[in-house]
Amino acid sequence: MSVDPNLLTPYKNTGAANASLRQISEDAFYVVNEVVMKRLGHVPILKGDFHLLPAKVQRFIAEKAELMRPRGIFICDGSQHEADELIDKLIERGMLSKLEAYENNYICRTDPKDVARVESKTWMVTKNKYDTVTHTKEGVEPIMGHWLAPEDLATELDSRFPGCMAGRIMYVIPFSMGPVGGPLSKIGIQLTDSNYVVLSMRIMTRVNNDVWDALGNQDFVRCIHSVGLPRPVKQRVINHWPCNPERVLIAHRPPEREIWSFGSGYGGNSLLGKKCFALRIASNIAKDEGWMAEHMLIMGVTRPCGREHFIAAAFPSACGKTNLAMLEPTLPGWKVRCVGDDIAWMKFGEDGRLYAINPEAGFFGVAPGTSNKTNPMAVATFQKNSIFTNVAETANGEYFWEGLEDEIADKNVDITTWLGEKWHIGEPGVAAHPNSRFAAPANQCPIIHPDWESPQGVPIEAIIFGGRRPQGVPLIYETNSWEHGVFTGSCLKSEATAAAEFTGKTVMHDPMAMRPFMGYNFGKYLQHWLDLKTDSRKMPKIYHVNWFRKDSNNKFLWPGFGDNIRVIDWIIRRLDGEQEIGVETPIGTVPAKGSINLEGLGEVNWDELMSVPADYWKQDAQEIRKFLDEQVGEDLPEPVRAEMDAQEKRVQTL
Ligand SMILES: Nc1nc2c(ncn2[C@@H]2O[C@H](COP(=O)(O)OP(=O)(O)OP(=O)(O)O)[C@@H](O)[C@H]2O)c(=O)[nH]1
Ligand SMILES: O=C([O-])CC(=O)C(=O)O
Ligand SMILES: [Mn+2]
Repeated sequence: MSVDPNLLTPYKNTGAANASLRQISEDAFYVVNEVVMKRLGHVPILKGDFHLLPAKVQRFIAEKAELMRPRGIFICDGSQHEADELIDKLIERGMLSKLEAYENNYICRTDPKDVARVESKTWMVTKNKYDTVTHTKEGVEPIMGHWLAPEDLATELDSRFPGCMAGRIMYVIPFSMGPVGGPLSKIGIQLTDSNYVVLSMRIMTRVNNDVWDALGNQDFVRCIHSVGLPRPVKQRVINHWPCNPERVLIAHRPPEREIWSFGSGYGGNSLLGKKCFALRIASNIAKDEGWMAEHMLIMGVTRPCGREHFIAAAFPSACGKTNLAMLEPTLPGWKVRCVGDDIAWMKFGEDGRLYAINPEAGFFGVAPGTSNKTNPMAVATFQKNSIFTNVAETANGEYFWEGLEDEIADKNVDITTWLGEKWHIGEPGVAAHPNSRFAAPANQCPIIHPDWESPQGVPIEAIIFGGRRPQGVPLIYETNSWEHGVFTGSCLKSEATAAAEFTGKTVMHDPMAMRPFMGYNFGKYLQHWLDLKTDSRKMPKIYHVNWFRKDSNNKFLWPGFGDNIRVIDWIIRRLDGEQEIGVETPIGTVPAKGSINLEGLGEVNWDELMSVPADYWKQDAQEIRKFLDEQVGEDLPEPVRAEMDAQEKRVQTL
């Protein structure tokens, strides 16, 4: 069965006439409602009342059901009862198993080919190529955003989606990013044939019937996801985890606020509220509406004097956002409370301050390295109602991963690795996949901020950039101005991590920690940042941190984790106007010797930790120029270019 293009708006009606087409068919819908119902006729509604849904939603569901041909439609209400039923079913099928040591915790193993985001198969679809990518130098592939032409998208979708849900149930997930109905919140509807996705979306976003009321007649972000393995399945399904790694496609249509994801069940590719919506699509909406959608944690830091400051920080994937957001201060009298650990939506308020909300409702955190020593608050958060993916399991029904060796009660316990193999601590190989994850409800975090669901958000005073920089980059520096901060963010780099498909320890560019999540032309994105500055606004100060500098023995120079509060302390004192604690350098202001509180720490090699090595930065200046010239070219905003020129000059004086 094919979709009648005169009546509906299937994906083929992309590009040029899109907006008007949608409008026409929107009106036409009321006429064709009956036709749609008839076409839907053979697909039973297994749960929920289709007729009570807003007309737009009915059309969306009908149109996509007709395309993907599921055996039934299940409209989710997000309730615990619903989740329990799904969990029982998945346990029976063998896809989930209960971790008996906890309350309502489950573990699941994916097909080992489906373990991370796939940047190379992630596309932005716009009519004009340069709405998506920058004018890169000839022969240079853009690394920020991959563009796909609407016609090519149609071809790609045509070869994947028709009939892709055959024999499976299509779940309809209404969800809100941000508190339901809040002024900064947005609504999405995800269609999926993965129950794992249903269960995870329930943790990561707000899924409930209030979303329908809040939606009313407004528009919503259309999210279409399929594991891409219709029944009867021809190939062997590994670990009861259906997926189609060879055919993965994650495509976004920003003008239409629509996302198509095929072939992967892994979180970053399949929980479409997260990276696809809250960053790639939302950054487009944010540009249009004058706000920001960023890959940032949000934390509230209370000093011993009782004053609280809110800070947002952008680090690339697997570079420490969750850890910083839940930091347990090693300095007495300090308190950190978490607002969000991955994504911030921020908008300037009437009072000129920048307000941030966490659009998510849960944490999708990196498991390895998370322990009571490094991140006790995360550990406390996932003691119940959580889903663990690609971690290992002990014979005692506990989760296990690298970093828990010292905390596990029985050091000789039999462990089943993420690959299903028997294993013991000390044996070669790893127990958990390096990108194994926990999904846990944010409200279970013992230090979740009381205002974390405040619809207006919390006022941000500082923005921190950072990455894994084994060499050359000091622990902390303050940028000279908003413009210099934007330039510094555009130079962000980090060692590759397991969160995407890259291997090895190469230092890669990850401007603003957004390389994998850029929703539109990166030059225009930088311009958008610059444009946000006005005289009446109190611009946050911008900092750069590096917890990952190493010495000649390849050892971290800084203890990190809870001790990062010492760096936050310095930042806040700078915000307070303490001039004498800073020393100007060509890249920004670093701490004056002794101005970071190191009390109670072992030996710290201050000079090595804080140095701004001449050779390194001279070379970096050249490399940055090459990068921005090649990758951003004529799209690079003039003020950013001016900052680059000025920094290069200053660095020559080192
Ligand atoms: N050495 C050191 N390692 C850290 C520090 N903070 C975090 N890590 C490690 O970095 C890894 C990733 O940390 P996360 O906090 O999960 O990173 P993230 O930025 O939230 O990652 P995504 O969820 O992928 O966006 C973990 O293995 C942590 O143990 C630190 O201050 N020092
Ligand atoms: O998107 C994901 O898969 C997980 C995540 O938070 C990131 O990679 O930044
Ligand atoms: Mn992240």
